[in-house]
Amino acid sequence: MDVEGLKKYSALHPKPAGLTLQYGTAGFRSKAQQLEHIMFRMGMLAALRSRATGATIGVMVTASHNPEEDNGVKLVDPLGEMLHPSWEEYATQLANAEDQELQKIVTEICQKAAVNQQKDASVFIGRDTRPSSKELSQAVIDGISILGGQYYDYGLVTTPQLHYVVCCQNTQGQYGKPTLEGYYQKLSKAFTELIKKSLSSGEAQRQLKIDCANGIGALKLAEMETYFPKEVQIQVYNDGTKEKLNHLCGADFVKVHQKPPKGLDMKPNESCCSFDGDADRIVYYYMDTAGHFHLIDGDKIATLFSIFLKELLAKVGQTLKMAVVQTAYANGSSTRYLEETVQVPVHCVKTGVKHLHHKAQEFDVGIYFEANGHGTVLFSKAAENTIRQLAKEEKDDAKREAAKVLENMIDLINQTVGDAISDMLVIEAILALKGLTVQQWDALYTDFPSRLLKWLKKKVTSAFIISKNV
Ligand SMILES: CC(=O)N[C@H]1[C@@H](OP(=O)(O)O)O[C@H](CO)[C@@H](O)[C@@H]1O
Repeated sequence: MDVEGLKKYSALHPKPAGLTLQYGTAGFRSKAQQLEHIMFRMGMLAALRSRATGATIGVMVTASHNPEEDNGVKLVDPLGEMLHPSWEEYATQLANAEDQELQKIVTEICQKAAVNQQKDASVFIGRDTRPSSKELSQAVIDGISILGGQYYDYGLVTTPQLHYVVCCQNTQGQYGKPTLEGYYQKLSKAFTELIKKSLSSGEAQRQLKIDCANGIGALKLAEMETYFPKEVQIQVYNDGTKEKLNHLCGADFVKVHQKPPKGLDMKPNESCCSFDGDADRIVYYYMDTAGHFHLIDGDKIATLFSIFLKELLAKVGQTLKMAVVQTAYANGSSTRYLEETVQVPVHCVKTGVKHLHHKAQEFDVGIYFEANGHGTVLFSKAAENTIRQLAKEEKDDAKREAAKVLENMIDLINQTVGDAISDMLVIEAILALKGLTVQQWDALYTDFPSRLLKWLKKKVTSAFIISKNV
């Protein structure tokens, strides 16, 4: 370790006296001006993690749905998952060490986590559109460099795009090309294949209004536009040219306030959706002819995916284990509908994508969504291989066609993390293929506030006990 260099650089990114920050659900998050030392140190941690795993690690500078003045950092593990929980403790230790203790803490982490300091380290970096993000990502670069690591700075990307390129890099291209062009090509190819099937059956053009929370999603959708089939028309709102990031708009605002975002003129029955600040969440909504607002959140997205995938799996005739993973914030009506009507097992885990992701990995097809709109579908390697083989070799036409649709779904879903762009394309493809409007999708079941339902259940149960005792 370059001890003198470490002293010099840590003085450039000093830790404010007395400041202690905790690793949160998805990394560190705070006011941007409190984070320079955190970024420097997370650059160092990423280099150590890279040496420990022998793989490329990702560092995303973003505070997602938080106000523009905040910032934060998310670390991406080799296969595009969130940082392994066993390293969260090291992250907190390094983040809160006093400047003069840094060398000692790095040595301790290397000992505890068996990091060979002689090995190469490689880190991919990305950032959102916050004014503070550029400077903070420079601090990440300094942290990587001081420990002798190599880096590639992807600049402005969505969080899921950074997860994608990290996964591509560590799977030697099996997952796709580790470039933004590779991402656009992979998704648009799969989407075009899927949508072609519905368009040839006479389905009308698809139109969608997208609120990009004044964030990175708008830039990336603009880059992707040339890749879209012309039958799909998207209109982008809140592109960040006029207003502040996440201000009165974005997926979190729409979900929490149950109303449309500022700046999106919604006409009755039009299909609309909102991304969050780093484009890893999505919610849909529409207004009925009476002017009432209807939200279609992560619970209903999981339901749509489940119905569609269950039908396809039945058509290909494979006994693949499918399940849905939710958190305690899920609406009870969605859980009941999934279990009783769709007949798919549902599991409940703690909030935070890492918990949902790890549970979903236990199944051949694991669908996970938080009610806030963060989610994706994971296909096990074995399930993916079976499906790809059936799509190529199956003699029965109906089975082969169903396998081909599933194969495109696998390519379209960003299996590393919830991805607003990928989820939006999956939703549009399913609605087109099933000939469903957003209103019909919304009408699958009626939302019933979970807390009210639990309260009612308690009342009924206690009334039953009392009447039995009488
Ligand atoms: C990647 C991740 O873990 N994201 C977390 C995090 O969301 P962001 O969209 O990253 O702000 O905070 C949410 C609220 O606690 C939690 O629901 C979600 O799982």
